Amino acid sequence: MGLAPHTDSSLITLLHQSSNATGLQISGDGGNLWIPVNPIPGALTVNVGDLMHIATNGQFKTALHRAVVNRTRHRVSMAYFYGTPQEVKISPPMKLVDVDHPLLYQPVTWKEYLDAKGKYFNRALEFIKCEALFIADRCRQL
Ligand SMILES: O=C(O)CCC(=O)C(=O)O
Ligand SMILES: [Fe+2]
Repeated sequence: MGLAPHTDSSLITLLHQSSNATGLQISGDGGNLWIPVNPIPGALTVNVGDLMHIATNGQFKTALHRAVVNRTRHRVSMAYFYGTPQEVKISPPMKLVDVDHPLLYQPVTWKEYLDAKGKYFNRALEFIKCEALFIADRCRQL
């Protein structure tokens, strides 16, 4: 099964890929260039997800990736999405926020973020950005 380009909503994702077929690809430039992440026997792939991006005020960048299929080999992958307890608001520690590094995202729970992801998919991070006029107040209260 292939997967369209996306970022994971998690803090981190632990991914096991079967070692007989390639398929996972990552992009560092918004989807113009795709780099294969080939399986290494006995190793897990660790993806940085959107919650980590929010919790580090954008210092750890969420990883845009996709899975492509091939006609000759079966491929199995297993992902574990590691997140936060339901009621916890995710925001960066204050030492990552100062005049040179203003708060980038409104504090959200994982559930609130998943709701935004369901509505806006790959634009969900943009939707909770502090510079978006309609949420600027929620960022200022901190
Ligand atoms: O199959 C893969 O390698 C990727 C799976 C994935 O990106 C996901 O489940 O979010
Ligand atoms: Fe993924």
